Amino acid sequence: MQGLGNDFIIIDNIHQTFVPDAEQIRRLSDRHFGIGFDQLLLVEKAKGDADFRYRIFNANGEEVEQCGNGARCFVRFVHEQGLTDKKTIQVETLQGVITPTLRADGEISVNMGVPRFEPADIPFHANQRSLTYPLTINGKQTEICIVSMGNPHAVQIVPDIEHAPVAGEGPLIATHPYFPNGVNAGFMQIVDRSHIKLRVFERGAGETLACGTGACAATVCGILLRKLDNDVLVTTSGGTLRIRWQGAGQPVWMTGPAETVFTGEIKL
Ligand SMILES: N[C@@H](CCC[C@H](N)C(=O)O)C(=O)O
Repeated sequence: MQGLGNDFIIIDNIHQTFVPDAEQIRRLSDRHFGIGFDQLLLVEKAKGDADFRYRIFNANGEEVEQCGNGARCFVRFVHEQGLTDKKTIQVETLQGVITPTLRADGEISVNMGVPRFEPADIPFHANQRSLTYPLTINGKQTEICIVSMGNPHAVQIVPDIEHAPVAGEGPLIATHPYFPNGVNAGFMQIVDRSHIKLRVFERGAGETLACGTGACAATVCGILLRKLDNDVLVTTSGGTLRIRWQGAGQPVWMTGPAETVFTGEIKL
């Protein structure tokens, strides 16, 4: 499946149990010798009161807390596979329950939860909370804004998205020692108060065509920095997402498409 070109394989673990190990995930994610994907998603029975449990693994085999584009694909999948007919579903993730809704127009809106900013929430090495933090990359100081959308994000503002140093700085930020669990590195160009352009070097996957939680994090940063209004169009290399955030203590809403590309069987 794909959501704005951020691509996934999704495994139905309601009717079977297949939890690939890290080595199998890396092999399957290979775009030449495997199927190729940015993340692998498992659809499982909920442990608590929610409708389903949603597990997310990066292409490098590591399990992570949250995935925005994956959440929309998850909804499309459980409907197409006849696993539910509920329009709004409760989905357990490693970082709590998210609530996606399949809309009448076919797009999917997801309540992505309340963003968190304390350095310990990311986690990020800093003694106290600030709006931005200096980070030295390649001997050059960059100002980053940090946000947890369940998963960690470091966002910086760039003048021109085409020439943003995603390939050069992205891997260095993603593995910077100040982020003990790694981080997703976002590069945001502010077009106007309701429109940004965004590229994300994702932890465990590299630059993807779009990152849903990255779009939420960048929008939240822009609003906190008073550069954006509450409703923002986020243009990524794979298409556009709509993000809404009403401010501190409120959840972030993400709306966009999700599409099945093909279905198949894995023989190991
Ligand atoms: N593509 C995703 C995020 C997937 C997880 C991320 N790489 C991480 O390690 O936190 C999205 O759409 O949010």
